[in-house]
Amino acid sequence: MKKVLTIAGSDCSGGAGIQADLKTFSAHGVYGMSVITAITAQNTQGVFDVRDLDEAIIKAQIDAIFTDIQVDAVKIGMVSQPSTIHIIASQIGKYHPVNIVLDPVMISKSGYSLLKPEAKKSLIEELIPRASVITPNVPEAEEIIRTVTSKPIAIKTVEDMEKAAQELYKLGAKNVLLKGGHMSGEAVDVLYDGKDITRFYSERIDTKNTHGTGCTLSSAIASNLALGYSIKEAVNRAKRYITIAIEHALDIGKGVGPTHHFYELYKKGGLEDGDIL
Ligand SMILES: Nc1ncnc2c1ncn2[C@@H]1O[C@H](COP(=O)(O)OP(=O)(O)O)[C@@H](O)[C@H]1O
Ligand SMILES: Cc1ncc(COP(=O)(O)OP(=O)(O)O)c(N)n1
Repeated sequence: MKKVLTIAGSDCSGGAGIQADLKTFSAHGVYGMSVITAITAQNTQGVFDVRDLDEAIIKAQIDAIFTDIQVDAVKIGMVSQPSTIHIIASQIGKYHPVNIVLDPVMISKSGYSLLKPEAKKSLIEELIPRASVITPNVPEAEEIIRTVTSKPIAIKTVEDMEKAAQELYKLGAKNVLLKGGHMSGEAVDVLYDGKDITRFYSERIDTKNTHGTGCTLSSAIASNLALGYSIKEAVNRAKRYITIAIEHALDIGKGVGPTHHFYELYKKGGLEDGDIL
């Protein structure tokens, strides 16, 4: 069985972060493991408090996994602060995992900052260059480009997304997937691999329940890379998975409900057993 690790924050309400990642791994038939970077108190209505774990325990978790178990892919999500980023980057340098999917989580849908302003530079310089693929949403892409170029940028069309993906590629990740969840019209994601631009389309599902979409997509990509798919096919399959997970999103809580994960949905997306086990 393929083994996939998430390095991310905990969402006690189960919609995003570590919890969404592990549910996504299970639905893909891969074995999930977790390194927790931070504990958030959040629900469908917002993020109320955060405790970042110290670098010693983050290091110890990563050592515990890599000294014992072969890891086929790593997904990195909420990394909060410079010390968390330094230790993750240093541990990646030590263990050289294949297939690193970096979701540069900055601000939750409810508007809470999950990355400290002083950590932006470390994220860009220490983690992005080590990633097999980065998966920013539109506000994150704008913020990263603004930080690097010191120029304002507004991504408004799919063509703007393509230009932004090419700009982000210069930061050293092997692939850039710019997600279009925050745009209007069809939900179009753009992949740039340094050579080709590929668009991944889906209809825009009319729902308020999109908590954890970014976490789910990046974990689905990590699962598919672990299973041996090329980056284009891994993104294609992950896009089908997230679309179904949003279509079946749960109206749990009083706010933005979570995406839904279970194996039957995975099969419904044409992602059959035979492909994954
Ligand atoms: N309403 C929607 N209908 C269909 N796909 C969506 C919708 N909202 C987001 N997506 C898809 O979900 C994935 C995550 O995108 P996005 O919501 O932009 O990420 P994030 O959670 O990081 O803000 C992307 O594949 C995006 O196209
Ligand atoms: C612990 C934690 N990590 C990441 C996020 C952001 O997740 P995302 O998938 O982008 O979902 P939304 O916050 O945008 O709904 C999070 N909220 N918590």
